[in-house]
Amino acid sequence: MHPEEGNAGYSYEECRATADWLLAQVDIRPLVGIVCGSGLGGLAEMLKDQVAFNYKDIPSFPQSTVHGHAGRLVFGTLKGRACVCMQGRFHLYEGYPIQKITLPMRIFKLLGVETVILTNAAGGLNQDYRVGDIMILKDHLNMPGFAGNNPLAGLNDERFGVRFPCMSDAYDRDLQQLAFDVGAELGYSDFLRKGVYCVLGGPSFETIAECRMLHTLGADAVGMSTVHEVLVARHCGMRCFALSLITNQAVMDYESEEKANHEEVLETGKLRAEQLERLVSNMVLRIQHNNNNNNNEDDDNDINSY
Ligand SMILES: O=P(O)(O)O[C@@H]1C[C@H](O)[C@@H](CO)O1
Ligand code: HPA
Repeated sequence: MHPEEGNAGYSYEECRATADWLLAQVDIRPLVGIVCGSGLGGLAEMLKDQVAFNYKDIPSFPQSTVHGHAGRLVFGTLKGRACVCMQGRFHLYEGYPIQKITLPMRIFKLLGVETVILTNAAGGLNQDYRVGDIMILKDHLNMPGFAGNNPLAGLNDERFGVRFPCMSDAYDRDLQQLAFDVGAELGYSDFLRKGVYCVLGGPSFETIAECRMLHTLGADAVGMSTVHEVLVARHCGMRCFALSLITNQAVMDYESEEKANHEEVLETGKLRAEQLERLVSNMVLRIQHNNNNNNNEDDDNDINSY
């Protein structure tokens, strides 16, 4: 079999066709792309002058199947900055090929996006973390990747990026610092952390032994997303910033009565939604781009305005 037949990915031309289909229907030219994690879709609701598409209507797009992921691609402005926002993402456990769940990153790139902000819900492994903490990602552990499940596997199209992309700079350090600066101004320092996110395939939550192992390996939080998207976004040269809302404590102790569940994940999302939205929107306001074509006079520069 030719390797191309084993690659469930989309060609450059297919990605271009989807991006052009979108660009033909919206005037907004986003420099920032946002991905909303489980229960964090409220971020998309903040966009002004929205033009929204249901995923089912977008050529080649997968459908959202998970409660808490609305399944809409929303264009609009956040604090005066042009953005595109995935209100709902795709996960490996939904049964899609890994190239399909990361397709939106290549669409972002072809729409003109330069910076991607990814959010997720995650279980806290670090014993100092509390439910409701927001962890800024400084690095990741890619468990599916260790087993050969990487979205960049298959033939490489150099129009997207190089065969062997570097990942030691996956999470932009200036954006990490910006998050801490903005967080401090908002009074969030007490619940802002920096750590390592570990992705697993899901959908089952982790066993106690698995949580202990991941913690020993250096992970501070565990989840089921984000890393695949970062690999594809970095491959095609977009800057990445990611944060995890710690929605539950990973169970590390055989005496514990705690049981991880999706309802708790969504509930914690609701409790921290407003702070998370303020943090992201104020970061968007301050991100510098080479092509800052969207400074407008209506900029809402008040850090506390919502
Ligand atoms: O899309 P994210 O990573 O926020 O979703 C997390 C992982 C699972 O999809 C789900 C578990 O509750 O939330
Ligand atoms: N494990 C994996 N994914 C998650 C968790 C968790 O504890 N919480 C939210 N997403």
